[in-house]
Amino acid sequence: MSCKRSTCLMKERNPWQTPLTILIAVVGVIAIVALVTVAVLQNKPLIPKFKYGIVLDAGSSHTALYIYKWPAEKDNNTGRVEQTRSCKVKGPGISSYASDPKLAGESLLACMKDAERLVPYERHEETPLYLGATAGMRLLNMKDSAASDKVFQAVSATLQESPFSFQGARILSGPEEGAFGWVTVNYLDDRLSQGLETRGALDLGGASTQISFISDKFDGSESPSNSVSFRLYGNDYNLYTHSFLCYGKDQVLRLALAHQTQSGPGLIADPCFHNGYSQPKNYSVLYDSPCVSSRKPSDAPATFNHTGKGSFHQCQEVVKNVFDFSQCKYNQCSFNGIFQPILQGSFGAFSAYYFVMNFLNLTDTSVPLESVKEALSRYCATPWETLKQQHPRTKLKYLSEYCFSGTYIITLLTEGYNFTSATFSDIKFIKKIKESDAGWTLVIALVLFFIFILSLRPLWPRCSQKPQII
Ligand SMILES: Nc1ccn([C@@H]2O[C@H](COP(=O)(O)OP(=O)(O)OP(=O)(O)O)[C@@H](O)[C@H]2O)c(=O)n1
Ligand SMILES: [Ca+2]
Repeated sequence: MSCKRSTCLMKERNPWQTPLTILIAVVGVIAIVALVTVAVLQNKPLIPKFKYGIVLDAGSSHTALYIYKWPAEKDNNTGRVEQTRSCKVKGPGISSYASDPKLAGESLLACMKDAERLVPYERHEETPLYLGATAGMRLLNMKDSAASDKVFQAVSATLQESPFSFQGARILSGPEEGAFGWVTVNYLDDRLSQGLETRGALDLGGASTQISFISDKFDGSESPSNSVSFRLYGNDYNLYTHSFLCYGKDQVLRLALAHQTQSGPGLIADPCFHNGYSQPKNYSVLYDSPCVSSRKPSDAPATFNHTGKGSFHQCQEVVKNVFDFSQCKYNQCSFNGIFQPILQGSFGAFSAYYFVMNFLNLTDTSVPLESVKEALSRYCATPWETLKQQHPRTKLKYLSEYCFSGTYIITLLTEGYNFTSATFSDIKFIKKIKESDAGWTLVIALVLFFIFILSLRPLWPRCSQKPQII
């Protein structure tokens, strides 16, 4: 080569400085920085976006666990509480474990394990957990308060051992159950936050039933025990509510059977059950409830054969007997001398109202009431064998009782509460609103956990003794 050394150096290209290698180096550095960033972030626990609360609904027929969530950053006021999951506890309600209370606690374990999986681990310790019991435990408490205390001790011991923050377990009063069901329905429909006209709530359980609605004519003075006042989102509400203990559908079935077994017969032909249905039943089991125990015929045999004759009209006559319309000291009553203002507005009917009417395909209330009764009449007249073939997967106990339950629902609504052919369409049979089940549990989440419906606190007096929720 004939060039000077300096010129040669300039012209010779450094192999490490080609555009390609520079590009590779830059990309490499970016990749390393990205990897380090990801590694650092992964070591940091991610803060879950939601907070959680768990409420157990210990009903007379079964217990269900509901998990609620709300945005963590809107903890104090405006965030929306919604149901994220639910779990149905296997077996009967906790009041059925009176003779072996330990089993009441154990029955909750599977759903509690589910809850541990479903609530993010980082939130376990701070997630409040509450158990509210309804009419089954009210009845057990009336019958044997020591047994009811033991059931509460057993379920509390199980819940205390969970990783969640156990807040307590107790029986809800009838007015609480009614009012909380009403708040849930109207909260989920956004009627409260927007100050819209509210919707009444009809809840039918196994052992009690609740009716709650706002009436312009009701200020509470005529029957203070049916009045619940509170302020929500700047609006004052004076709610009419009544809970009829013993008028859930399982207890009313006992009342109807008690009516038909007054003379202690060995056989009854029950119009509320299907033709061809026949089951031996035990007198002491039937009358083992404070709702009927005083009526047990003294000279009854041990068992009776419960057979069906499938007649809606005769069944309605039997069911009417469970209501007492003979006395009312107010301007107007529903039944059993209980004050009820004139019905007003639309109503959401949930729990067993929905289970039964949904099974019977009768949730469409735009269908005239007379047609609903005709459909029910055809259903009740279906022979038991045909019905079993048509519904091979339905639990036989449920299947055998839908004629009775449908008849009770129609009779309660029309004869009991005074819905008419004209107002029947004001009722909507509902299970869920948005993703949350209709029922009283959501309000426990609001009152206990969410700290913003302070005006409902007076309804929940014992809560004020708990420092963590004031
Ligand atoms: N698919 C279903 C599920 C339940 N049921 C009936 O519905 C009633 C239970 O309704 P629910 O609202 O769950 O009552 P509980 O909450 O257990 O009772 P309560 O509120 O009176 O304590 C029971 O009679 C049960 O047999 C039904 O007919 N069909
Ligand atoms: Ca219930």
